[in-house]
Amino acid sequence: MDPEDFARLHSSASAESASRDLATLAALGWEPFFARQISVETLSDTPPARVVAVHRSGLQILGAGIDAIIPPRADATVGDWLLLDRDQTRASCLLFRKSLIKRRAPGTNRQAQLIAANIDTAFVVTSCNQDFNLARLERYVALALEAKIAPVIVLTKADLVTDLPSWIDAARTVSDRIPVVALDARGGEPPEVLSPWCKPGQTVAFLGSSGVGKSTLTNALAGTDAIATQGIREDDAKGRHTTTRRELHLIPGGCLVLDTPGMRELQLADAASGIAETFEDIQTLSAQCRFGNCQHESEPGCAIRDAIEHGRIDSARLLRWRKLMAEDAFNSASLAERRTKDRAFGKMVRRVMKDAKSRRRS
Ligand SMILES: Nc1nc2c(ncn2[C@@H]2O[C@H](COP(=O)(O)OP(=O)(O)OP(=O)(O)O)[C@@H](O)[C@H]2O)c(=O)[nH]1
Ligand SMILES: [Zn+2]
Repeated sequence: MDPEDFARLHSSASAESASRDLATLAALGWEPFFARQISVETLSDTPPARVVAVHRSGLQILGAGIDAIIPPRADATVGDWLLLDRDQTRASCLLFRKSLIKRRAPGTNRQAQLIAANIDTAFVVTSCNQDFNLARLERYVALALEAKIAPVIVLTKADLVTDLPSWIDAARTVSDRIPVVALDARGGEPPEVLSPWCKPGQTVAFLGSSGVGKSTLTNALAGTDAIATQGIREDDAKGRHTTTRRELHLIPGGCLVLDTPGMRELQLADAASGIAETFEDIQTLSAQCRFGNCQHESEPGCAIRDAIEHGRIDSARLLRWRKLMAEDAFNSASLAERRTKDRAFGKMVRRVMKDAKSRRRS
């Protein structure tokens, strides 16, 4: 459904409240991509709401005139858009996502967990000091691209170095298609420097290691230091009060910032296309190698070795590409193995049930 239809629908009732509703939804990130998924009738019956936090007890949602906690759904995560049922007590439908970050669960359980949906921009944050690491930047960028999120590299602590251009140049080697910005996260710079990506209704997330300035940047965007430290109280399974971080911050008059601790330990899995996009230079060259299965080691006619010899590609970058491919292959294989095991287990259960049934009959 077009946004115009949406406005027209409401104009019969009250033009003023309709445009207010639309403005509220737009501020929460509602856009034609979501509106197109539903009809006018559906929208009037089942209003949309966005998941701003996931608690054990339920999903915290916001919409036009909606601020509620509804029962949890395993298939929904923070950032998702839901349609509520008629009495607005639960979700009747989950809308298709523009982007999705998943991760391999930590520990031995390797199942994919949903981390966040519908993020527009991922700020990949590192600082101009020992945290700066090309392999880490490439990995976060690949992850963002795999999730269909536009990455932007943000270098913080620019105030602490004298040779800033060399840090920026180094970050640019990750990909010539990804913007790189540098700033002092503590002063007045962040809202200005990040403004192209932080327009109202845009959803952004900060990825990066501990201490690089993600909270400082969030606070700078919000114009207050209350947000990143703000917690929400909820009862845990044993009835104790625990404080979790509110996950999607709606910055008044600005964007939405996702803050979830789970983003820090992200591993690559099923990220082949994100890696290929990040290392587009190597990917393109490898298509020119004489052998389709070239390992880029000692084969004749290897376009990558040739590019390295002629200084067009850094051999360290080739090595990092290999490592990321290996990590992805390892993690993806583990997921695949688990799926196979799950299927085998399912078959076994069905066989046992069938046997039990036939025994009961006989
Ligand atoms: N000089 C300088 N210090 C900064 C800058 N950005 C952050 N800091 C300082 O670095 C420290 C860590 O910043 P945080 O914003 O807490 O880092 P974080 O990424 O949120 O860290 P975690 O919450 O552990 O993930 C704080 O003392 C900040 O004041 C910067 O651009 N320049
Ligand atoms: Zn080759």
